[in-house]
Amino acid sequence: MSSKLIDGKAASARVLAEVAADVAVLKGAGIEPALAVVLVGDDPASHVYVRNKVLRANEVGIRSLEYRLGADASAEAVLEVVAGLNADASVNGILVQLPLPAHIDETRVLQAIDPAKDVDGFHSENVGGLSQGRPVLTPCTPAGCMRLLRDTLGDLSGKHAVVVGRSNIVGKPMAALLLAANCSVTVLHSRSVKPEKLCGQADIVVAAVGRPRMIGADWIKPGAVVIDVGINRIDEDGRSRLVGDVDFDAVLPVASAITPVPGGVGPMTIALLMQNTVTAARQQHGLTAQE
Ligand SMILES: Nc1nc(=O)c2c([nH]1)NC[C@@H]1CN(c3ccc(C(=O)N[C@@H](CCC(=O)O)C(=O)O)cc3)C=[N+]21
Repeated sequence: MSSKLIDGKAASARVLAEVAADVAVLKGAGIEPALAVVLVGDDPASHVYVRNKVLRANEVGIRSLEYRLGADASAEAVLEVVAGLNADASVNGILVQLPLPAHIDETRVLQAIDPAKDVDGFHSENVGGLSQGRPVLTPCTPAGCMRLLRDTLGDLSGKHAVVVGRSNIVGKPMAALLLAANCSVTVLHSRSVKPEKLCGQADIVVAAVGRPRMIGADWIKPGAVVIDVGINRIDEDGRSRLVGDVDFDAVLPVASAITPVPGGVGPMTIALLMQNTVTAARQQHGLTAQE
């Protein structure tokens, strides 16, 4: 049964090794890729994520800069940090950790990031480019899911993919990437009628709804490949644990392959962030993928 597990930690280690080799080549050409992470407020989960990003960056030789602002920081203060990073030619990638405190307009901040340094792929210039099939910086979580799917299935052409969830950060870009890979794509959401019936036709299921164990065995066609993006912290049997949007124990016997939580999509998200930072650095120096 364990061969059914899609090991996101191992896959992310492979991506990070490729990135480290690319960084070494860039350093040989006198370029040190740099990633700036902006964290506003004191959400404990965000602090853990940012610390992990900085650790991974340092492991692959990417210089990291951290900017921390208090929970009561004004939108103008955040925009000022972003403007400074846009103007700094030694900074190749900018990531503003989400969610921002409620009083700050997220769209306004994300749109202020130079699209060439937008390693999250959230600026409308990059969102539009993804939908048009232009080679742009692509959101890290969906890009990580695509890498896991290609490692598992190879060519995805003609597969029926169902994406559960329609967020701007996962569901929508995921659907765009699957379409670009020649899948037939269905996107399900809270208003979908009999979603389990539609999902039950899928060769590939990507779950990104943020509801613990919502997707049970009755949603999954035997032999489907299941990618679980959900990271939900729940209290169970008196202790706190992480579970996905998929009922892992129930779906494991039905699927041909499935990602665990933790150890699935999460580590890939960070690995793809490092890859995007190297891509951004190359493009800013006028280099192609081979140089
Ligand atoms: N601008 C922005 N970009 C992001 O990419 C972004 C963000 N904001 N805000 C928060 C979410 C969440 N996110 C995760 C990254 C890695 C893990 C990860 O590595 N998880 C591990 C461990 C989880 C744990 O133990 O807490 C795992 O799933 O195995 C999880 C979640 C990136 N996000």
